[in-house]
Amino acid sequence: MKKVFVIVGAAGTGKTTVQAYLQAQYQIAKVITHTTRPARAGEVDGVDYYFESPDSFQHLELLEQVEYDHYQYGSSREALERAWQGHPAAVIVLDSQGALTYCQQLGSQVVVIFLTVANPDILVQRLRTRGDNSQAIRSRINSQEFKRDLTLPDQLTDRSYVINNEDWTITRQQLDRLVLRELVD
Ligand SMILES: Nc1nc2c(ncn2[C@@H]2O[C@H](COP(=O)(O)OP(=O)(O)O)[C@@H](O)[C@H]2O)c(=O)[nH]1
Ligand SMILES: Nc1ncnc2c1ncn2[C@@H]1O[C@H](COP(=O)(O)OP(=O)(O)O)[C@@H](O)[C@H]1O
Repeated sequence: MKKVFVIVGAAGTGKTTVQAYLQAQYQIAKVITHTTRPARAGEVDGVDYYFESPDSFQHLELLEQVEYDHYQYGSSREALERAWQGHPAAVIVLDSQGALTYCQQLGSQVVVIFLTVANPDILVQRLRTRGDNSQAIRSRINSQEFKRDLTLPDQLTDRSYVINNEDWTITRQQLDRLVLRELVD
């Protein structure tokens, strides 16, 4: 049974970093999702996201979609199947709403990894270091969705791996353990 690792957590908790690690270390393929958010410096269309206009987004056939900090995001079944082809598993970065939908639709194929940090101030510092502009950071940390995704929804607590991503060496060890366990099952 093919699995999909769903990475969830507030902005700056390290979702993209964890996804890149799983790709590089385990040849797990990324599911590229669609968004109407403008690309950040260095982000590439078709690699980081499929960047859409509000109009082109409307015409997509999606498995699930959400609004997050005033922009649309959504993922397709087709992109998931593409990632599964020829790879041991897939990885996707979702908000907690999307993670719930994935669990409902794909059941035990979904492995949820929830990332946290003890102090949300660290997140602001990380977004600055990542190069986000101050207005984008303010909007993001004031959004309802950011506040919501600082904690895991009740429905996901019993079926998620929770990783406190502060010390990368420890995070990596936890990821290695859980990937090996999930991929042999
Ligand atoms: N439900 C859902 N959430 C998504 C999708 N793509 C990205 N997200 C989530 O949208 C939120 C915002 O992503 P992004 O703008 O890249 O910001 P970041 O979290 O600061 O890196 C994050 O929580 C992502 O996990 C998608 O296709 N569906
Ligand atoms: N364990 C960690 N310790 C310090 N910085 C980290 C750690 N994990 C990720 N970062 C950095 O924090 C910033 C935000 O990480 P990113 O993966 O983009 O988060 P997200 O995708 O959740 O918004 C990036 O600059 C990344 O290099």
